[in-house]
Amino acid sequence: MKVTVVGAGAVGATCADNLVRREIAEEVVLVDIKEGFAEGKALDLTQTASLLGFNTRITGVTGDYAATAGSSVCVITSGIPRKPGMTREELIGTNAKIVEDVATNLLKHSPDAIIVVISNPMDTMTYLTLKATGLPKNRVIGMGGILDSARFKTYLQKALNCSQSDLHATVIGGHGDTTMIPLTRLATLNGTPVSNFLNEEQLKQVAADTMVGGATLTKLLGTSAWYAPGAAGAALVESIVRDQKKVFPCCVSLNGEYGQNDICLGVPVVIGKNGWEKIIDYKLNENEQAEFNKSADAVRNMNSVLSTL
Ligand SMILES: NC(=O)C1=CN([C@@H]2O[C@H](COP(=O)(O)OP(=O)(O)OC[C@H]3O[C@@H](n4cnc5c(N)ncnc54)[C@H](O)[C@@H]3O)[C@@H](O)[C@H]2O)C=CC1
Ligand SMILES: O=C([O-])CC(=O)C(=O)O
Repeated sequence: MKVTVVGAGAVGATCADNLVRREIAEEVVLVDIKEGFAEGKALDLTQTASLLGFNTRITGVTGDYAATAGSSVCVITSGIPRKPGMTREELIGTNAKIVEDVATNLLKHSPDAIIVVISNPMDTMTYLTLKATGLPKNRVIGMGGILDSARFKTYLQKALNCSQSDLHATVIGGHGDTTMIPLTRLATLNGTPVSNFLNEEQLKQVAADTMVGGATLTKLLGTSAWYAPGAAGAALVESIVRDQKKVFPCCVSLNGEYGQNDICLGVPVVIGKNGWEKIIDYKLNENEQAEFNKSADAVRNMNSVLSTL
């Protein structure tokens, strides 16, 4: 299958790197607006083929969407990242226009594509993509919760001194410093609740660290993260391309599920060849549902900014 990644910057190139080295796609097209940038990244990645042993073809283009024609999945990472001290939400003014233009251009050449939105503020960019393209809801998927859950597992691993692959832990809600909800009650180590091993205070600390996971990295790096975001984007694409039916927390359009309407927000979904195929009901308790509603209010506020831009 052919996969396009728009934005050949830190996240887009890392996502493409994962897609090619693990042969998730047969062909990857990288697109950027900066002259020669995507071509350069694609050439550099191509030169890893004999070293890493893959056959995926990768090409790079500057704004030439004809080269993306017939893509099964398109990943949008174009836009600006935040700097230390900023929130993701502050990026809306620049990124909304970029994401809308890119999504429209992609669909002209790949009308059947599934769109994965990574650019921030991701929940609002996903909502914008859905509204601007008029695509069936199952074909628009925002990536944030997969990354946040990976960070949740990282902090749990540190607290438990265990292997991350023995952990199941999910973050739902918005992909914002204050809107994400690490579900500590449902996190398990080999099927056993982590609350059997960690006290309330430790669990609170893990959740707090998870929520500011992106901000912590932004402070350390001077710009936001790319290894885990790129890998998370590729994991999502893999489940689509290989029809794996993995359950991932993703930002999708809610129509009554989890008590919300007319919003895109992170919930557990089955990801397969049709995009997101089913929402899984985790049966939140009263506190968790209240947090989810609060998160939805904040994201809805951000969505309302779109009409003022
Ligand atoms: N949803 C998530 O979990 C995550 C989201 N992000 C977001 O992803 C976005 C990209 O981050 P980075 O890769 O670090 O930034 P970056 O600055 O390294 O790369 C962005 C690229 O987009 C390109 N671009 C800008 N406008 C474009 C257009 N109209 N068409 C094509 N390309 C265009 C730029 O030239 C640049 O190369 C940011 O908005 C960031 O906040 C980053 C990490 C995780
Ligand atoms: O923190 C940021 O701005 C980028 C991002 O969404 C993340 O790494 O979670």
